[in-house]
Amino acid sequence: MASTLSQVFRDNPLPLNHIIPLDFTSVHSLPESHVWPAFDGFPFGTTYPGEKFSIPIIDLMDPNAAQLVGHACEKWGAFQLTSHGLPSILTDDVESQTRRLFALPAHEKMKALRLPSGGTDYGQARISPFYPKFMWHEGFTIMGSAVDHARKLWPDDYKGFCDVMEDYQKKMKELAESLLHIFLEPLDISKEEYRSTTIQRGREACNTALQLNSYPPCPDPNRAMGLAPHTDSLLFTIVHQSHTSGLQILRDGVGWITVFPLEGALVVNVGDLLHILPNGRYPSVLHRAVVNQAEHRISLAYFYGPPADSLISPLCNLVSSGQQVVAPRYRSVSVKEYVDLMEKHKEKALSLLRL
Ligand SMILES: O=C(O)CCC(=O)C(=O)O
Ligand SMILES: [Fe+2]
Repeated sequence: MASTLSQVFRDNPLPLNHIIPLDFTSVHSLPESHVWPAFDGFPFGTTYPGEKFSIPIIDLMDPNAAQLVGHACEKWGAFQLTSHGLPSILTDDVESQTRRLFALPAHEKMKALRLPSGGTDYGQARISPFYPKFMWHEGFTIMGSAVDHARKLWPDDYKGFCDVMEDYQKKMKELAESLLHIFLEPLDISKEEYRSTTIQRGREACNTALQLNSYPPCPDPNRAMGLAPHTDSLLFTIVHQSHTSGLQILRDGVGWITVFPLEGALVVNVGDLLHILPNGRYPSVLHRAVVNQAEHRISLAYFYGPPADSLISPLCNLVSSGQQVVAPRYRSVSVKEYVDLMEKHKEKALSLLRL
């Protein structure tokens, strides 16, 4: 993947002040540079407990899993997945290696700093340049082998980190491939259309990235932002969050809803490409992460998308629409072009494709 999407990162270099994270251990109060203005109500951590305000929980082994996924995607754009087969020992290992990485002193982490024109390694969230204030967040992005990155941090002791990251990515990819079928199933795509979608082809070339997110304890969490509201650009994202809550999704007419960590469950959210594919039927969910004062929150986000050159076009000939041809709501776009649009325009990218 890196060979083709890496061109997009080269074409959109980031300034260093939007790459280098704050040394969180060096500050005891929230610096002005990280104070966010109040918007959509305070505190950031507002939660709405109860069924009505929780995303659905879906058991992958449920015989109706595909229909439940289709319904959850249409209504929420996200769900929590259980019985996904990922061994909890692996998730624990990835989490502890992630904590080991972020616990390094700032000057050590800087050895694996992302290049201005790079897509991997240590740095702030890529959406940082779109905001006047910095986020209370540091991340580490891995695409494929982590050896080159980890060697910079632990020259003689990188194998443990690399092995678990590799294993996790392999298992995530298998899960993502099954999920892709499940996402497409409730859409009743006609055989011809199914064949015409290029997203199923070139499994090896599919675009994936593992994003390790770290949100250190924050001295003033109600005025700080962990990860600003965004949609993910690829097809879908599979998120493991540590036992500390922080992930929130925006629900129309309600506000920000906390996605509470559920032991052993993974959060799956619809990205922009999976919004375009069924002609807008699945909303790509706007989400953000808030921070807290007491605990160091970790999340692992696995992004899954088709090969960089595949073309995403709305499937308008869905059987469920009675074989009627419905007008496409978006123009076709290649994965590479869409990631480039996101780099340049963030959430406006999708509207630029509207017909
Ligand atoms: O930290 C989280 O729970 C969300 C992470 C996320 O949205 C991302 O990495 O795109
Ligand atoms: Fe995200």
